[in-house]
Amino acid sequence: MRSRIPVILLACGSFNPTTNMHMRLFELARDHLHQTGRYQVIEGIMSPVSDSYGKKGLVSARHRVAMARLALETSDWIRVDPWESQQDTWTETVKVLRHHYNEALRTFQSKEFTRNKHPTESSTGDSLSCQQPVIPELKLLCGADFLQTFKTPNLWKEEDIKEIVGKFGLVCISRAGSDPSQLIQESDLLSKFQHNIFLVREWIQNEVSATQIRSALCRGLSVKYLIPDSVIAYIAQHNVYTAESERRNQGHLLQPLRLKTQQ
Ligand SMILES: Nc1ncnc2c1ncn2[C@@H]1O[C@H](COP(=O)(O)OP(=O)(O)OP(=O)(O)O)[C@@H](O)[C@H]1O
Ligand SMILES: NC(=O)c1ccc[n+]([C@@H]2O[C@H](COP(=O)(O)O)[C@@H](O)[C@H]2O)c1
Ligand SMILES: [Zn+2]
Repeated sequence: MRSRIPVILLACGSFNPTTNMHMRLFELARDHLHQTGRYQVIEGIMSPVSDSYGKKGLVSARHRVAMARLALETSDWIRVDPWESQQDTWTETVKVLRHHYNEALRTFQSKEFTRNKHPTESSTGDSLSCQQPVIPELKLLCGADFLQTFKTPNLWKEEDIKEIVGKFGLVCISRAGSDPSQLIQESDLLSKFQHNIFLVREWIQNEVSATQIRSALCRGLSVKYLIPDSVIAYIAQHNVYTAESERRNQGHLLQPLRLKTQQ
């Protein structure tokens, strides 16, 4: 029997704050990949963008990472990784993918080293099996609105998109207002790598967005059952979202667009 390819899912975004839907993206993607019969999802990574991304209302990464950590406390396979948020400048998504892919390879190689050195102590118990271990793959996980931004002029470099869909692969969850199939058909590049783009349909519609959560919070309205209770408590304790935090970066260009205009 052919072994399944281990997959790590990486979601990049603001996570301002983490919503229940952000976590559902991972569950939906994992089910979908497992249903293909070819993949075994071994880990999910949420990577909050750094403060220098410059998006309106973006609160400090310290808070966004802390909230993601609280939200993911109940997951046994998804974790938040602060690496991207700790970089001095905004990091292109393809570089975030390269970083996590290198990390995954390093972990894989050190496990292999231990397995070969102590074959009888193998934790998987398959030390005597002649099956070769399969190198893990890393795929970018996003919502359909994220995929749509590939079309926004000057936001993405063509070579980055090519590497993301060509080398890594993409799992895209449906979202009202975006038609990922049409987007793929309209793009020669995306069509070429269609085999590496997994479109997942969420039948249980859930249109929660972080912006709506922040608006409700600023008006003193309840967001219970839309984001975890632990995140609600953190927001209240640290007074994270205020009229002032919503004005942050107002009128600023996003860093990828700023970089493009500087060129
Ligand atoms: N309801 C949703 N359905 C599908 N994808 C979603 C949904 N909410 C967020 N995502 C995806 O989660 C990732 C992170 O998104 P982001 O942090 O921008 O959250 P958001 O809810 O879209 O926030 P905002 O309203 O501030 O844009 C993106 O890939 C985005 O497409
Ligand atoms: N050229 C690029 O690599 C590029 C451009 C725009 C956004 N992004 C990323 O996409 C994500 C978008 O997040 P938001 O949907 O919260 O704006 C962020 O992680 C951001 O860094 C990457
Ligand atoms: Zn968004």
